[in-house]
Amino acid sequence: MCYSYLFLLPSKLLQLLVKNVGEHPKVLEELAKEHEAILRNRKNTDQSGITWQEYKSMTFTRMVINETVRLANIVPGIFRKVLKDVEIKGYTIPAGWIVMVCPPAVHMDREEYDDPFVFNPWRWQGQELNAGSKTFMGFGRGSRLCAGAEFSKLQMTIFLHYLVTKYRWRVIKGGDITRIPAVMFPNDFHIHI
Ligand code: HEM
Repeated sequence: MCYSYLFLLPSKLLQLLVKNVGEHPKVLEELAKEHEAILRNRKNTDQSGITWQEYKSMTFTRMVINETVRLANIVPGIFRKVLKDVEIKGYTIPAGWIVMVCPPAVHMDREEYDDPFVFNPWRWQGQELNAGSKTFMGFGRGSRLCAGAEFSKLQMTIFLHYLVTKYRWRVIKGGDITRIPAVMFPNDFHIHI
């Protein structure tokens, strides 16, 4: 993975979070409920930062993040080397070949996700939210899972916490998305906060 790209991924996801949450008032309402309850339930009113326990309790926030990562398909392909011949549906992938796994093909598959193009954080209710799986590879999967995944999720959570508890925003211009194949904002995304 190109390491300069690593700086781009979290900022793209933050843009997409603002866009998705802003376009879905019910999601914003549910997020605000979760984060305002955390502030209300604090015993120590001088506390300024988020505790680990509070972070772990942010279930709906994690659902919003997973849904944003699923739809973002920010990494359109990951690679694996075939160590021994593999038979799949009558074909043989010979040892030594490089295989490109295409997470968007799974993330947007109607057989795996109902209405896959719809932003619906509630689809994650009761699902595993922390690990990669055969149907969720936004941060890859297995022993080469993204080394920055937990850091990135923490960063997005803290961002969302302050966004929904302290700020209001509106879109000024832009926000269109293209995929070539990675997600891009061709006319940027400007908000007034
Ligand atoms: C927030 C957005 C990010 C996304 C969506 C993302 C996604 C991914 C994906 C899909 C892979 C390939 C995993 C695989 O082959 O199974 C990967 C690998 C990796 N990522 Fe991330 N990443 C993000 C942010 C970061 C950040 C911020 C860092 C570093 C601070 C980072 C460090 C790495 C490293 C070192 C690898 C290679 C791991 C290995 O091959 O063992 N990533 N990432």
